[in-house]
Amino acid sequence: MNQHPKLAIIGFGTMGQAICAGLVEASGYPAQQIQAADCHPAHAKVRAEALGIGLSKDAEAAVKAAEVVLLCVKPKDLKDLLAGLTAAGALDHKPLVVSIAAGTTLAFLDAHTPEGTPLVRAMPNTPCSIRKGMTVLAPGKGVSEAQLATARALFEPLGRVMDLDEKHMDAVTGLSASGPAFVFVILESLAEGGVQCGLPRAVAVELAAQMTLGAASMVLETGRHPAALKDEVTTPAGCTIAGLLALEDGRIRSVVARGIERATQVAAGLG
Ligand SMILES: NC(=O)C1=CN([C@@H]2O[C@H](COP(=O)(O)OP(=O)(O)OC[C@H]3O[C@@H](n4cnc5c(N)ncnc54)[C@H](O)[C@@H]3O)[C@@H](O)[C@H]2O)C=CC1
Ligand SMILES: O=C(O)[C@@H]1CCC=N1
Repeated sequence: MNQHPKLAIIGFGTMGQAICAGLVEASGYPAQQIQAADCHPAHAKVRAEALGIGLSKDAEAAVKAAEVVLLCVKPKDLKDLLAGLTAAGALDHKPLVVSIAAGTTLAFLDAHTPEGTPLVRAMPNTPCSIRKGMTVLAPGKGVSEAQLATARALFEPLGRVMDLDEKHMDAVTGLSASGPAFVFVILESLAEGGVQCGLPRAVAVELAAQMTLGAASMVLETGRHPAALKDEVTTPAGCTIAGLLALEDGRIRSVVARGIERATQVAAGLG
């Protein structure tokens, strides 16, 4: 398959647009190779025009013309969508089908597509739109190395990509796909703390965001354990330990970990 296969993005909402923006604006995927379809195309018309991609209501036509189909509809809409595509013979040429739907298993996708359809389950996140994404891939049974490489090549320009067994996908969803929302709330809280202590809000937000970026980058770039990095900040009898103990009084570790656990449990039920 060529480097930029003909791509159909079905469902052009938050994630369809985020992935498309990352591909076109940041990684140079040719816009003319991408056709999006959405049952309510009006709400995304301006975005599609800005990206230079085609957008219509016609998912069947987009899929028939595609080598790779990226399914970006909500889990509840997937069954009817696949039934319609299958009945219309739109998948008969066996394009590579990549689904990002939370909680939707490869077994479900397999049962609702023509026999032998190559399937990959993917779990990206919204930072893909600025090439700082995290995507985890789980290949279906019949998927060749070359087809998995094609799926990987789609997400690699959008950030980091990892292959994992499908059994981990709900936890991945709870952590790295829901996670940006949790971090945005934590960032907001960090900034509120700064505002409470007298910083102008815009300054507090910038300090919180750049600090979070720096701390996360230290973990990724040094490979060191977060606890060791935390210890280096924490001077005996200094201000950091005082702040850490106040956070522990509020059970920060347990609250954050339980948030991931709860999101994982709900993700498992979405399909
Ligand atoms: N929002 C996020 O951060 C993430 C979402 N996901 C998954 O991505 C998928 C999409 O989520 P969002 O983009 O947030 O939802 P969204 O609601 O913003 O977008 C879904 C789009 O699909 C369209 N649609 C529905 N049925 C359709 C059909 N039969 N044919 C064509 N278009 C149809 C809707 O009009 C809508 O524009 C979901 O399955 C979700 O689980 C995965 C990772 C992160
Ligand atoms: O909240 C959701 O269901 C979707 C899936 C992961 C992120 N957003």
